[in-house]
Amino acid sequence: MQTGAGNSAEPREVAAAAIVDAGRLLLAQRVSPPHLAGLWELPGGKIEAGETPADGLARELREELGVETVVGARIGSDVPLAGAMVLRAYVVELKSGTPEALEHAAVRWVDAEQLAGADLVPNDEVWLPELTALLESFE
Ligand SMILES: Nc1nc2c([nH]c(=O)n2[C@H]2C[C@H](O)[C@@H](COP(=O)(O)OP(=O)(O)OP(=O)(O)O)O2)c(=O)[nH]1
Repeated sequence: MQTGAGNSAEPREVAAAAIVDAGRLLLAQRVSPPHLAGLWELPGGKIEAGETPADGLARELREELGVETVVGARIGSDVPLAGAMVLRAYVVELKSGTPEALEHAAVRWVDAEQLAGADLVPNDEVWLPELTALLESFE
């Protein structure tokens, strides 16, 4: 059966970045689709066929935020998505540039308390414990 990523049985990956700098996590506000517009997510996107998740996520962050990054370890659990896709989060280090909302409505840096009160896209709420622990590890 044909899948979005080719003829493999593997689900297509959506990679999302947990970028922490100065003890704060970067959130990005979606502009679409309508049911997610206005909610906050970890920046990232779909990995293309032939790309490693690390290369694909770094490309997405270059396109979306205008920054250079180094993609690190997986964090949190896999989240199954509709359309034979799977959402995965990675710890990502900012190497250069200041994140700008090139494809989002806005970006903002949050501490653990602000993260707890943020209107996240529903799928990302499952990562709250790991994201909070990540932020607290930088305190
Ligand atoms: N990037 C990102 N997508 C997420 C998160 N949580 C979540 O449910 N998603 C969903 C929303 C979308 O259905 C899908 C990723 O779509 P996307 O629009 O970011 O992907 P993309 O940049 O490659 O966009 P496109 O090719 O569809 O234009 O994953 C998240 O934290 N980050």
